[in-house]
Parts: sequence; C-alpha cells; structure tokens
Amino acid sequence: MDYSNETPATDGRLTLSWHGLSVWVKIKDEENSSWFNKHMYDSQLLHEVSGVAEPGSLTAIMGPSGAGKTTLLATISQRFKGRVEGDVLVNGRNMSNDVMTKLSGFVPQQDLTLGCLTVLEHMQLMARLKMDKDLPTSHRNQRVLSLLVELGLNKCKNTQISALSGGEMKKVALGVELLTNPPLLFCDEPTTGLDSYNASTVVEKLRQLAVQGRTVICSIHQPASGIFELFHNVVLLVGGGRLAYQGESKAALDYFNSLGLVCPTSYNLSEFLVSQLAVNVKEPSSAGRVATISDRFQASEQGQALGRKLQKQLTRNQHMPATFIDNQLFKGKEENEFESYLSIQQPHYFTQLYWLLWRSVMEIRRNPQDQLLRLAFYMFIALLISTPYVGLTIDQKGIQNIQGFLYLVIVETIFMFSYSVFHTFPSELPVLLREIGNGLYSPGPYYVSKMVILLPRALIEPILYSALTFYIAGLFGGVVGFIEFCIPVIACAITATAYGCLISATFESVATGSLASVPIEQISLIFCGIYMSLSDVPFPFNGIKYLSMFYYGIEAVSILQWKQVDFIPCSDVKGAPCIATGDMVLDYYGYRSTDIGLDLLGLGAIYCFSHFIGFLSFVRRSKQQAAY
Ligand SMILES: Nc1ncnc2c1ncn2[C@@H]1O[C@H](COP(=O)(O)OP(=O)(O)OP(=O)(O)O)[C@@H](O)[C@H]1O
Repeated sequence: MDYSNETPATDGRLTLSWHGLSVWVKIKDEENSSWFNKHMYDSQLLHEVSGVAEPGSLTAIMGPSGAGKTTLLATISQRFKGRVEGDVLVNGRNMSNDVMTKLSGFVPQQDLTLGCLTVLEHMQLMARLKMDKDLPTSHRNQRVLSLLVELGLNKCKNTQISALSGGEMKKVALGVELLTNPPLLFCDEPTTGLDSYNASTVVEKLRQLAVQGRTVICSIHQPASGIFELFHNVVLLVGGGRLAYQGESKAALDYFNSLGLVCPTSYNLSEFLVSQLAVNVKEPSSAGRVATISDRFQASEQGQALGRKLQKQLTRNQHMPATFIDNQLFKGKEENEFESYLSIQQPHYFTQLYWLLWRSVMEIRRNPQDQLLRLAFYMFIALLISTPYVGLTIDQKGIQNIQGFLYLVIVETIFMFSYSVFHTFPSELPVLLREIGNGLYSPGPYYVSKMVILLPRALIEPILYSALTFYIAGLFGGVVGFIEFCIPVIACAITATAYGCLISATFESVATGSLASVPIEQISLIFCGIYMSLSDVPFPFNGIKYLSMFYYGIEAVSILQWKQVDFIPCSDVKGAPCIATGDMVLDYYGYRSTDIGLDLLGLGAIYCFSHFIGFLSFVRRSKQQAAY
C-alpha cells in the first residue's frame, strides 16, 4: 500500500518516551504459603525496556504470547498496578497518573461493558461521564454523532451492545476513548478475534488517528502483512519482557538480516519477526557469555540511535523541574493547547449518581425476565411454605407450628434477597472496577446507585410475599396486623441486600463469598431463638444474637403475632407444661414483647454496617484493579 500522500501532523504534539522500565508483580508462593501465612515473591515482567513514540506515528508492540506487550502498554500509559522502576516522560517531563488519564485513551483487549444499552445510549452515557461537565449537551451529542459517523457505526447506533459483532464492539470501545479527543491513544490487541477485513479496518482507523497528530501505540500479536505495513514503528519484545528491537517497521527486516536472521520468501514479515524473538544469537559478547537478541539490539546501530533519541527526551526540559504535577505540567508556552485536556472537570457526584442509576434502570427494563423470574420464585416459596400451615390453631401444639412458620417466612426472605445480590453484583464488578479505574466515575456514586436500585424490589416484593404467607396461613391481626407484619419482612429484605453487597464486594468470587457466608449464617441462625431459647444462652454467647438479622426479624414478627393472643388453652395431658398467653410464648423463646423498636433498629444497624464495610471493600478493590 502507498501511504506517501499522508501528511504527518507532528507540530506541537506529544512525544512519549519510556526509560529503563522494569516492572514487578507480587505472586503468591503456593508451595510455601499456608492458610494463615501468605508467602509472596516478586516476579519481574519487564526488564529495563526503553522506547520512544512520536506524534503522528502508529507504533506496534509485538512479541510472543506472554512476552509482556500488555504489561508494557499498561506501564507506559500509567495504568499498571504494581512496582515500576524507570521513567515515563511526555515531551521530556514526568507526569502524574491523573494527567496521563486526562491526556490518553486506553482501549482494552477485552471488551467489557454492560450490554443492555444501545450503541448511541452507551456513547451518550460515556460522553456524560467523560467529557467536561460544563460542556453544553448539544456539543456532547454532536461529538457522539460525529464519532458514530467517523467510525462507521451509524448503521448500528440503535443496536444493543450485547448484539454487536467483535469489530463493531472494538470500534465502540475506540469511540468512547476518542470522546475527549486525547492526544495519546493506547490499544491493547485491537485486532484480536477479528477477521482480516475488520482487523485492517480497525488498524487503518488507528493509523488515520495517528497521522492527524496523535501518538498511537498498540500491542498486537502477529498481524497479517497488510496490517503490519500500516504501522510506522515497531517495538519487539522477547519472552521475559526484554527489548529486542525498536525502530521503523520498514527497517526491521534489514536489522534482522544484519543479525544473520533471514526471512524466507514464503513468510509473512511479522510472523518471521515474532518467530525469531526466542532465538539466542550465538555470538560471544564482551563479557564472554552468549549474547541474546536483546543484548545485540543494545549494541547495534539501531539501539544506539534509540539511545540518542531517549537522551534527547531526557534533556529536553533540563531547565524545568523534574516532576510536574497536574495542571502545572503544560504551562510551557508551546503546550498551552493541552490545557483544554487538563482542565476537563469530572461531572458532579450527583450527576454521576444520576447516570449510573439511569443505566441500572435501563438494565432492568431491558432484561425484565430476570426480575420476573425472581419474583415468581419468591412467590412460589411463599406458597410452598404457607400451604402446610393452612388453618393454624392456637393451642399448645400450635405454638411450635406458628413459630416454625414465622421462622420460615423470615429465613426465606433473607436468603432470597442476600443470594440474589451475591449472584448479580459480581457479574457487573469487572466492568465497574475498570470504569472506576479509568476515572469515569468514583466508587461512591456507583455504590450508592447500587444501594438505591436494590431498594424498590426489596420494598415491593416482600409486600406480595407477606400477603400470600399472611393470608394463606391465617395469621392474626386483620388488615392492621398484615400491614404491621410487612414492616419487619421488608426490613429483613432490605438488610439482606446490604449483607449481599458486603459479601460480594469483599470476596472476589461468588464461590468464596458463598462459602464464607455459610458460617456467618449458621451462627446467626443458632442465636435466632428457634433452635434454643435465648434466655438459656450462657454469657458471653448471649450477645451474639445482636449480630443476627434472623434474630431481629423473627423476634419482630413473633412479637407482632403473639401480642394479639391473650389466651392459649392448656393441653389435656396431665402434668404437661402450659403456656397460657402470647407474652408467655415470647418469654419461652427468650423474646421481649417491648423489643420491636430495638429489632428494627438492629436491622437498620446491620444495614448501615454492611454497606459501610461493603463500600470500603469495594474501594479497596477498585484501587487494586488495573484499569486495562
Ligand atoms: N498481575 C499479574 N500477576 C502475575 N503475573 C502477571 C500479571 N500480569 C501479567 N503477568 C504475567 O506477565 C507476563 C506478561 O503478560 P502480558 O499480558 O503482558 O503478556 P502479553 O505479551 O500481552 O501476552 P498475550 O499476547 O498472550 O496477551 C505473562 O507471563 C503473565 O502471566
């Protein structure tokens, strides 16, 4: 292909350089670790990798699988979470992560997004969250529409994201990153999973974006020759994260020839280059050992040319302080044009909350079958547990029956609501943690939106459930009794959602979360008053009931029922104990008739505590999560 007509726009743009980058992650030493004693060791992923990417150029990072392409891309885009040594400079200056996030877009390898929105809605939402809060809506919409046209997505703008093809999905991800028109663009494996036509359309688009003046860097596995030609420069990594070559892609073949590595005519060039990266070029180095391909590059003319370029970047701002923070970075006169990026203001907390709630509502509206199925299941449980208790009688035997039934009503509600959160929240988490990591919104608005979105269901469904259980089993108190009965059931459902959030935000997998919740629930159940009378529980175990939502819920519904019963006939069996009033029943189980307020307060306290710890866990995880 002939690209001679392209006019690279390199005026006053951003040159990215990285100098001696070494990167480590902590790995658990499974052999020497025990349940209580976790042994960690450092694993080095990159070894002193340096390079330069200039504006107007499209650079490919290539290498065999596991060589560290994604790690290098994440490190130079300042999105890597781990130990990093070395410098990443922009126009010769250090920069903070915050500035890098504002100046750059990162298109991840895995297309992670919630699939319910259409392309247009998703782009509009992202425009709301990414673009400056003071921009008029018309400006934002205009940007979205022009990007849809530019990326060829107009025809599928009303298609739900979950129904897009791989190529369209990649373009949407690219479009989101281009909303703020960043001068630096990073793409992790943009062609993975695409056919050759779509792959070349995506890379052609990236080249176009580069020649408009951006600095574009992609990691790419082994592109077809037509695609490889689109890259101006190439960075080659050998396994273990060492640099084997950096320079013009056109010159790579000559360089490899100079090492005595000749590409057979039938070979695709990129395939040849990657296949050579594991080769040790057997030539004794000055230290007397066998020089690797990486050592050879350091010593080569191309390696030295790269060294000079790097040196130029290092000395570019010698008269300036070494580290610039946030907005001070581009106060130099030639870079004033970047102030528009640095002054991008995130939308206000409540705007973020509003749009996150909007997305959650859309998610529910577009997938009502999940909600309906859960409701149907909950109602089925109501029928299942109440039918055997039809016609409950108030006598000595009936006491146990009624208590057993009240126990089932509360326990099923708590399990239903906590487990439904356990299983839905974790499926969203990878998307959310990445969006938070990319600075789209803060953890606070997301977590609050989750708390709010769970409330309507926890308010409405328990009313229907209570109606079925209350009237089928024939509980006491008429309409007023029914309304009173709903209150603790609703309170239990709401508290259970908070507990579900706590478990799923704290544990990384559903399986671990479910496992960890078993002892918590068992202990809570033991001290709910049904398995043993709470008045018999010895010190210090008698305090455990205050941590149990089952205790609060069952005590509350028991008080509401038994306070209506003034007389219970004694059994005909001579000498059998007789519990003659509702108050005596409460006493028998260790409940206190005056504690109903305390029960609701206890449930409220568990709700607040669970959300507080859940939120802290969520923030902790969002800080650990890499944004790529
Ligand atoms: N957070 C991490 N913890 C432990 N090891 C990691 C971590 N991230 C990356 N690695 C390891 O570092 C090496 C490089 O990973 P990276 O994803 O950068 O490779 P890659 O060249 O992009 O591979 P691929 O082409 O398969 O995507 C791999 O061996 C990988 O297992």
